[in-house]
Amino acid sequence: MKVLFIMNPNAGRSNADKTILAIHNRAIVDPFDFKFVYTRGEDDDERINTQLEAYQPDRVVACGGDGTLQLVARNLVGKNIPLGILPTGSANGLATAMSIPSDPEEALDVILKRKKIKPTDMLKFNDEHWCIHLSDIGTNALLVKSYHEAGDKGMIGYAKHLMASINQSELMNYKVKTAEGTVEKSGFMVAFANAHKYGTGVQISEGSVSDGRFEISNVQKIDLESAIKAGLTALNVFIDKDMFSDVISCEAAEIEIDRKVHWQVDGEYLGEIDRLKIEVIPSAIQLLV
Ligand SMILES: Nc1ncnc2c1ncn2[C@@H]1O[C@H](COP(=O)(O)OP(=O)(O)OP(=O)(O)O)[C@@H](O)[C@H]1O
Repeated sequence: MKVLFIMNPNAGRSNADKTILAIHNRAIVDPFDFKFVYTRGEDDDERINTQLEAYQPDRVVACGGDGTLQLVARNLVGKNIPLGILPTGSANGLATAMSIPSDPEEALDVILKRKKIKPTDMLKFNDEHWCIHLSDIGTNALLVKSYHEAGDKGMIGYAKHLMASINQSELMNYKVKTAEGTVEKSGFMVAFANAHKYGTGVQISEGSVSDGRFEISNVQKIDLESAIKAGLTALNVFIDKDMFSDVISCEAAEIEIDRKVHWQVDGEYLGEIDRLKIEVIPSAIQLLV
């Protein structure tokens, strides 16, 4: 079996060395053919595609957080090559939602030994941007922007940006158009979720990553005190079960906002937008779970 590992050496608090060692050790005990591609943060799609062509792997593994997983996944759409995850990011939302072990040894068991392959949906925004786990507009997207721009690491920097983002957030009025009709809503943040659970384990719907649907969750109110408390213990603070009670489940939607708002997809800040077209691409990838 040939396994192509796409590794983001910059993900999380980088435990890339531990992961690389675990892969080498496993290949000694339980031989398999493997190759690494290291991401650079630019031209990675091209690099991955070149290696897919040249190496013809039987399995591909994303080693990183949600951003790396999305990068790898979007290059496997329609290719029918199973995708595994070695979660090494600071935010491993989809891996957590899919109960992928965070320990590299155990995650390698899933990749090399398990036969279970789950057809998994992806989302596409404005016919252009892929999403594997979660996108949102408003407060959290501003937090993603300021945290990354400041280059801060760790919880203290995060808490500082969290407070500032909540303080700066303004209410958005927006329309959601789906096959069921158009509804008007207002909130400080709107999340677009592929998975049925957020990274912290909070259930947001009865749906799944394989149901051909996604969820639009309106956050009407953000409570600073509980957000700060949660922010000191978890990287994704906006995942309080009470925050996500106003949910629409659909296959496609158009969102029109009354002004330009911050937008992030899988932890990447993508700028300010005032409209979004979202569709689910059913069974876009084959995930090893
Ligand atoms: N070699 C590299 N050096 C610096 N940045 C990189 C490199 N490779 C990928 N990246 C960047 O890493 C980001 C994706 O990181 P990912 O989401 O997988 O992990 P993460 O730990 O959750 O990320 P973050 O710490 O940014 O939240 C992308 O912004 C990508 O451009």
